[in-house]
Amino acid sequence: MTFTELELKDVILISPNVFGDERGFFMETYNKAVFSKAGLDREFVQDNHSKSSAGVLRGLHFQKNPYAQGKLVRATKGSIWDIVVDLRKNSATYKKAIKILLDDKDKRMLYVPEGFAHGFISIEDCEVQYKCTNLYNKESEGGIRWNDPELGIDWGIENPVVSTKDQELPYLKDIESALNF
Ligand SMILES: Cc1cn([C@H]2C[C@H](O)[C@@H](COP(=O)(O)OP(=O)(O)O[C@H]3O[C@H](C)C(=O)[C@H](O)[C@H]3O)O2)c(=O)[nH]c1=O
Repeated sequence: MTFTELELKDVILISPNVFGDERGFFMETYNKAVFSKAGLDREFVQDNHSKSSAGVLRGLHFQKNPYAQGKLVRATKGSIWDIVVDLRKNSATYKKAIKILLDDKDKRMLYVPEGFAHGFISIEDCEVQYKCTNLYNKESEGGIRWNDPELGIDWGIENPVVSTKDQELPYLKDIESALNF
């Protein structure tokens, strides 16, 4: 299992050891000792699983403190462009967004710490599973409009399918003063 920090500090791309044989494959998707040795000594308290058709866009979401969530994200079926936006005001990469391909072939995982907005778009029909470091708290839900011109994210797919709730998310400029990551 290898851990690589990406251009957004503390965002970690994880490549698991995949053991293939004539039956299929086996891989560890989380190992407390291995993660801790790599500096990812986090406790996950909730596991999520969503299914999306090709072209579906979920995000950009975060939970406000004290319910901010770190997430360990992977695509267990199909492929996604995973998008992460740094919302930590003191970060050198504040407001910077990055796009990472996650799919069921490379089986890479992405650790997104608290203080980031997260979303993904389905390149093909997909299922995404992700562990969280904090529990869901509906009252703490926050988000940013997927096509916020200030972020200028290239989602890679035209005319995505976006929920009404996500279509109505605010622009970053309208919530920036309230951010406290
Ligand atoms: C997130 C969540 C949702 N729900 C309920 C609330 C709604 O009735 C239903 C669908 O929720 P929502 O439309 O917010 O699901 P997504 O659009 O996939 O939201 C997720 O999308 C992006 C990619 C994320 O990173 C977040 O983990 C999460 O916000 O599940 C729960 O019961 N528990 C939960 O933890």
